[in-house]
Amino acid sequence: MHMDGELDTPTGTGSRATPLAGWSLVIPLKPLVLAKSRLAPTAGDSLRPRLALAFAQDTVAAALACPAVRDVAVVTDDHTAGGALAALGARIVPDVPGGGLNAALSHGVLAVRQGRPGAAVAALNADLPALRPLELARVLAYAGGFPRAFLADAAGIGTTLLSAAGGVELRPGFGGSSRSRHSASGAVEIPLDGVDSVRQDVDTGIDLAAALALGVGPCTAARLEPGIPVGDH
Ligand SMILES: Nc1nc2c(ncn2[C@@H]2O[C@H](COP(=O)(O)OP(=O)(O)OP(=O)(O)O)[C@@H](O)[C@H]2O)c(=O)[nH]1
Ligand SMILES: C=C(OP(=O)(O)O)C(=O)O
Repeated sequence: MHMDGELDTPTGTGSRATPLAGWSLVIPLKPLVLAKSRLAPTAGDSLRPRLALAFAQDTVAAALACPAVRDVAVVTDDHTAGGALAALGARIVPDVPGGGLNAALSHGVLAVRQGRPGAAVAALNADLPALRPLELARVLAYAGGFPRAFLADAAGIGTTLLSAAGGVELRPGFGGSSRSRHSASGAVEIPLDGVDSVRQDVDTGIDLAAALALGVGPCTAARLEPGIPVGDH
C-alpha cells in the first residue's frame, strides 16, 4: 500500500545513483501520418493520427508534471506534433533520417547530454495516455538505484521505460519483444506493482479500452468524444 507521494527505492543496492528530481526523459515520436498503424481498424485513418498526437500530449504533460522529471526531450520530425509538444514545455529534437526508433533514442540522449553531460536519462514511449505523474515518480525512484533499468509493458512483451544513470550508455533495444532484449542486455527489470499507468501503452483497440479503464488524460478524452467503439480489435 502506497501513500500519495511515497516512493519506493530498491533495497540492498547501496546509495541512490540519481537525484530524485534529476531525470531527463527522451520520448520518440514518428510522423503522425505513420503513427499507431495498429489502431487503424479501430480509429480509421482520419482519427488515428489525431489520437497519436493526443496520446503524446497526455504522455508529455504527465511526464512534465512528475516531480522526478527535470525535463523532457521529444525526438520527432513531425511539425504539428513538435509545435504542440513544445507548447507543453518539451524540447523538440529533430530525428535521425531513416534511423528508426533506437537510433532516435540514442540521438535524443546525445542531445540531452550535450547540454548536461551527467544527465540521468530515461526513454519513455509516447503512447501512454493514462500516465500518472506519481506512478512515473515511483518507477524512476526505483530505476535510480541501478545503472540501467526497464519497465515491461502491460502485455509483458515490450518495454515502456528504459533508464540509464549519469555516465551510463542507454543502449536501447526497443521494438517487438524488447522486454527479453533489455533483460539480456543487463538492464534490471523494475518489479513494481501499482504502476499500471506507466505500463499501459496503446497499440490496439483492446489496449485503448484498457487505458480508458485506467483513466486517460484530457487530450485523449477530448479526441474520443462523443465516443468510438473500442476493444473489438
Ligand atoms: N523519433 C522516432 N520515433 C519512432 C520511430 N519509430 C517508432 N517511433 C516511436 O516509438 C514508439 C514505439 O513505436 P512503434 O510501436 O514502432 O510505432 P507506433 O506508432 O507506436 O505503433 P504502430 O504503427 O502500430 O507500430 C512510438 O512512440 C513511435 O512514435 C522513429 O523512427 N523515430
Ligand atoms: C517498441 C515497443 O513498443 P510497441 O511495439 O508495443 O509500441 C517496445 O515495447 O519495444
